[in-house]
Amino acid sequence: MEVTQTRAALQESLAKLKKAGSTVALVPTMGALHDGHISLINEAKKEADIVVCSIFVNPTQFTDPKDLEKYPRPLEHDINMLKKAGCDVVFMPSVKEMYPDFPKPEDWYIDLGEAEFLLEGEFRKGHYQGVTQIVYKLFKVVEPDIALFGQKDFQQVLMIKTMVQKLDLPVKIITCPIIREKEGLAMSSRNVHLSEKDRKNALVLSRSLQYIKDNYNTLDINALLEQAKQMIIATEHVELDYLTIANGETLHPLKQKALKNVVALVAAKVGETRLIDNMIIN
Ligand SMILES: Nc1ncnc2c1ncn2[C@@H]1O[C@H](COP(=O)(O)OP(=O)(O)OP(=O)(O)O)[C@@H](O)[C@H]1O
Ligand SMILES: CC(C)(CO)[C@@H](O)C(=O)[O-]
Ligand code: BAL
Repeated sequence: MEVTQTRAALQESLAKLKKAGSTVALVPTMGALHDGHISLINEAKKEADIVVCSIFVNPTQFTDPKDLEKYPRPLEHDINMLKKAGCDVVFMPSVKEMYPDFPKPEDWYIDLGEAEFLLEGEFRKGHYQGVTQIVYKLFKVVEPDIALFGQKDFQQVLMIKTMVQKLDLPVKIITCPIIREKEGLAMSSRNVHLSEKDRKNALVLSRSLQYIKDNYNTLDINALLEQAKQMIIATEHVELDYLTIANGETLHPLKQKALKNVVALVAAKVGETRLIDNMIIN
């Protein structure tokens, strides 16, 4: 496995590995890897000849400086995990490599539609401009045929698909299912910040989503949402940002039940750590 830190080194590595007709998959990450990330690498290996994983804690998508500062960066652990998983090339650039004029902001704006401003976009203003900015840059350097993202960041996948469509980028986007801990907590790099107590309390997120899924066919939608919200509100040290049952394409809250394309999404602060989760209902 080659570990590269500059665009030039990455492109050199890729040129060495590529044979006529080789396909390239990109798995973009912010590091602090766990089995959720490895499931993306495994899927990438099935789908393409060469697998590139990027590790870059992208400053332009953070809206809370403290969140950026304390984002975990266990680089050696990450490299070992990627080696074991059979990744071919790691790209871990510096901030200056990706944004030469940093901290001066670069020009970037893409119209991502109304959904940009809902849910995560409401609580982390400008977040998806930062996400699309870096994903676009990574696509330009790696030139992947496919890129893989986790359903855990449901809205992120929608935003990236919108960018790919609007800019007519030749990259196929694959969404991979959420990998969970045994008790249901969605794996996330930020879980390392949870105390043992927080971890227990955080289970209410996946449980409330499962409650919605299990009762979707029998309960009225408002009652369902209210009961699931109550489960969260009643849990100690959990501060709810949103819980919604929405259309999976527009992210608009459902006014009445639909037979397809329904997703429940949640975000909450558990202790000091903000977590998100979602579950496809049908
Ligand atoms: N539990 C998971 N199952 C499947 N994919 C996941 C999971 N967690 C993260 N991913 C995906 O891995 C990619 C990289 O995500 P990222 O590095 O931000 O990790 P993360 O665990 O989501 O961290 P955090 O949410 O704390 O920032 C994203 O496409 C994300 O959706
Ligand atoms: C896609 C991504 C790597 C862009 O920084 C990040 O948002 C993430 O890890 O989900
Ligand atoms: N996994 C999404 C990246 C973020 O929270 O900034």
